[in-house]
Amino acid sequence: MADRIPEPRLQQTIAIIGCGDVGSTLAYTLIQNPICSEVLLVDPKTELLEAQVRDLGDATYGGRSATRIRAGTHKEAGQADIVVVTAGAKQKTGESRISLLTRNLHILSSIFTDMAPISPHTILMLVANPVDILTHFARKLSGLPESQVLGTGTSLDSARLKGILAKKADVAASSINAYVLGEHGDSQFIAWSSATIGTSPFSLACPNLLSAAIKREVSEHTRGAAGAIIAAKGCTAYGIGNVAASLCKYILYDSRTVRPLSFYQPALGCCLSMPAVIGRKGIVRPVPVKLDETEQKELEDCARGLREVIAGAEEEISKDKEMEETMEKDLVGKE
Ligand SMILES: NC(=O)C1=CN([C@@H]2O[C@H](COP(=O)(O)OP(=O)(O)OC[C@H]3O[C@@H](n4cnc5c(N)ncnc54)[C@H](O)[C@@H]3O)[C@@H](O)[C@H]2O)C=CC1
Ligand SMILES: CC(=O)C(=O)O
Repeated sequence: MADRIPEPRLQQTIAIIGCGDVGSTLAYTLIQNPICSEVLLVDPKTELLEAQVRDLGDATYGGRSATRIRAGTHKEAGQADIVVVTAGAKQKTGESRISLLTRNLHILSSIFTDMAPISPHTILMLVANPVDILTHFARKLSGLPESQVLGTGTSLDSARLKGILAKKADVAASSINAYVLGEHGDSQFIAWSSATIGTSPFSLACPNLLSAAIKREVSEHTRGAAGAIIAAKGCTAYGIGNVAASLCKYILYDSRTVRPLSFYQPALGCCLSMPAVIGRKGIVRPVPVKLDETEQKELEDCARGLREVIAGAEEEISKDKEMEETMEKDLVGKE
């Protein structure tokens, strides 16, 4: 097959904050399927950053990719068309995503200080965990319009769901339409009542998959996927790399694709995943989904849990501020 260089979008930059396992895998995916002219990597570990840029750069010189890759600063990243935040601690075996909150909220806050002033046109995509809570705080920290701040949310969980359902129903994953909704975390739930194979509801196309035992097995598989992969290899990277790269493409191409994404839900008072149309301006509009009684309760329980975590984090932030102010006053008093 002739080496064709796919045309990247003219002069569009995707900045990736954090070039560890997830950031570098996303960068590699963007090089392999060029959609932008430049990928900018930012990481305070300068040796790692330079090495990632060199290694990824080597993957672009064979003539197959027209996307340039370079190291940049947070300030430069703040002017990119899309900023993807992968910076932060990751779970160790047995740890929950929520346990990363304090560490990753500090990192997130410092990233916005370093990026300021952020371009008013930037689309901000959160990947670092706990992604729904970080998306919630990123809205405030970035000052960007609500529609321009989104988290990858349950897009990855939904891909995992399609994978297991495809095997069980013996059809291609692309023929399954089913979403995991709510938190990218333990309180996530599957919207079984709206799942289809082609255009046929599961109750018609494969009623056997709706038995309590299968539903339990599938939801345990989907909820437990990250933990199982992390226990064996220390991280997950390919799945999220592909998900985040696809979302970048939907944004730059203004493709108006429907995905389950984490964004602010006014009726629930937090960010969590619900279906939305995604395009050049970020979240173009939410897509209403009909939930049955059980799913509606799962959604409300999930939102309540997230709101509690947000309230706890806000309390910590205000205590930290009070302590800082007291220390400043003490210092002034001693001068
Ligand atoms: N939302 C999702 O579906 C997924 C989320 N994740 C999350 O993504 C995050 C990253 O995971 P990995 O790449 O495996 O971790 P990693 O430890 O390999 O890389 C994180 C990188 O962030 C960098 N970093 C720290 N502070 C920074 C700052 N202020 N600015 C720029 N970079 C900074 C670190 O130096 C490090 O290189 C974790 O929170 C993980 O839980 C991982 C997989 C899927
Ligand atoms: C780590 C993580 O959040 C995931 O793979 O789902």
